[in-house]
Amino acid sequence: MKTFTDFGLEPRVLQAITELGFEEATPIQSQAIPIAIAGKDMIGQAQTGTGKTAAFGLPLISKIPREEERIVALVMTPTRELAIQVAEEIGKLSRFKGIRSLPIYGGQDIGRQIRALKKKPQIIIGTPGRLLDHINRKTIRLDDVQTVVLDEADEMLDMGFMDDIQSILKLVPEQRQTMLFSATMPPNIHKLAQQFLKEPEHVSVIPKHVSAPLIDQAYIEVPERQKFEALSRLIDMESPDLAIVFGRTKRRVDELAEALQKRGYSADGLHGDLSQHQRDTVMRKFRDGSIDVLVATDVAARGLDVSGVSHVVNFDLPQDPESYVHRIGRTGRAGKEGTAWSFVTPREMDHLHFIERVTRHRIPRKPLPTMAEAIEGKQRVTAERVLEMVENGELNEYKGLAIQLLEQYDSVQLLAAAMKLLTGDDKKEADVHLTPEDPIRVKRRKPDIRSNGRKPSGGYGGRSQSGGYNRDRQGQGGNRSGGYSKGGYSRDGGSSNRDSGGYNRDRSGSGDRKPRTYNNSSSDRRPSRSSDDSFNG
Ligand SMILES: Nc1ncnc2c1ncn2[C@@H]1O[C@H](COP(=O)(O)OP(=O)(O)OP(=O)(O)O)[C@@H](O)[C@H]1O
Ligand SMILES: [Mg+2]
Repeated sequence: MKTFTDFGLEPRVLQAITELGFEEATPIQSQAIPIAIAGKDMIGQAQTGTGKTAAFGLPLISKIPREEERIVALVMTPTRELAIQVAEEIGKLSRFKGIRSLPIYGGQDIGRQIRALKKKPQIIIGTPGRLLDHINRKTIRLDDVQTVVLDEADEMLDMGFMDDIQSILKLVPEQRQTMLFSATMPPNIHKLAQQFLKEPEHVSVIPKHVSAPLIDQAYIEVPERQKFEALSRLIDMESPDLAIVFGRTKRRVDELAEALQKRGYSADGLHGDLSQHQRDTVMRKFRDGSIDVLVATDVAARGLDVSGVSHVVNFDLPQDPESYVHRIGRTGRAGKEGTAWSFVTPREMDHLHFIERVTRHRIPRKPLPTMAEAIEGKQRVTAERVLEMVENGELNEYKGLAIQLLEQYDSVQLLAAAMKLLTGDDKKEADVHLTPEDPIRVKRRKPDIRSNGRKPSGGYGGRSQSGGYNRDRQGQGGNRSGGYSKGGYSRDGGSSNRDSGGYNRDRSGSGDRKPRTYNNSSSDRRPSRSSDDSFNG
């Protein structure tokens, strides 16, 4: 395991790394940083949540002189929220060195971006649509760019950004370094690599053995009509710290978020038809814990890094195996454990098997929690909250009333009523409506979606049994994450990620994905872009 001092990074950069609590480099960082510093082109693949951002960010920061006044590095991301997040992370890593980075994305006032550009950022992190807009307005020039990074490269292709990326890269000098990063590398990435990369190094982090998965995956077979009940029971039973629930369409997300709210859960929805302001608000609330359940389309599937996400639920199965991998990868990040459940209707079992084949990971079946389990789970949590209040709460103001009530009523009866209120069981009867979704059908496609030029091995089913990451949790030195040293790694509750306002990276609004056709490589542009609000510039 390498430490960051092995890479010859400047002291000021090392200081930032220490400040963030990173002790050891993750495997992708160990492998990718030297290649990136050497200026070579690269295709970097490693599992979700294993620090790919810093893997390309640190070399950028370390190479750029502080006095530089031109845009010398360009990072492209498929979604606005990811652009914002990557900019934040680069900002933190370059804090002491004083490198200027700027996110450029649709939905934000362009005048504000133009003013920010006058401060001469050296690194631009942007979504393709808005970048092109600035290029056309001549508010961004790419003549001096030396390094280009495509984060979530496969997703950008899938979203139909190929033409935009092409137009943008034409304006970047040929003598440049180009790097692609993603947890998944489906076959179409070849085309992109051939066109834009020169003799790229392939870096792919494959586990030797994974003794225990960090993401505990399971599926629950449940008829469409019973999904909501199943979700409520799961949440009640497990009481997640933070959960992301993925729905297939924007309508689904709206209805589901509303239904959850009616039943007393603290939930909100995120999809591309919301205004950027609404998206920012929802993400901020989720990051600071004022909502516990984020209901989202695939807008939230890629790159989202929210600490404390303990559970992911696929309320609807995703169409693509890649999407499955990225969705569940919103939990179990940075060495933490997580749980991922998928609801599968009886007619979708084939599709589930398809996902299993492609990700090379068998997803075990789990029974639907019973009503009794759900109730027990909920009551347990309520009891814990009450007991904590007994131990730590300021209760004096309530004691008078308590004594009065106890004189008139039975104590068990009283406490039971209070707990019922706390549990939110009084809302259990609220009527909810969900429009049924059609089952997903299997698309024909070769089972192996890796195409990084290496022999397939291990698949990439999250950090699962087959996962692509060497994480021996019981491993040596008690470092159970096998790649992260967690000592001092604490970002929850801290000032870092949360509360940073305006974090939210929707995949530019196109959360409602059209099913992909796998046997069609000639068309990169999907027809569904009209609803995609980030393209409005
Ligand atoms: N060496 C490290 N030690 C500890 N934490 C780290 C280290 N490197 C990165 N992290 C943290 O791990 C989290 C996940 O990193 P990041 O978002 O870069 O993952 P990723 O590989 O890009 O995942 P995804 O495929 O989902 O985009 C972040 O919060 C990041 O700050
Ligand atoms: Mg990432």
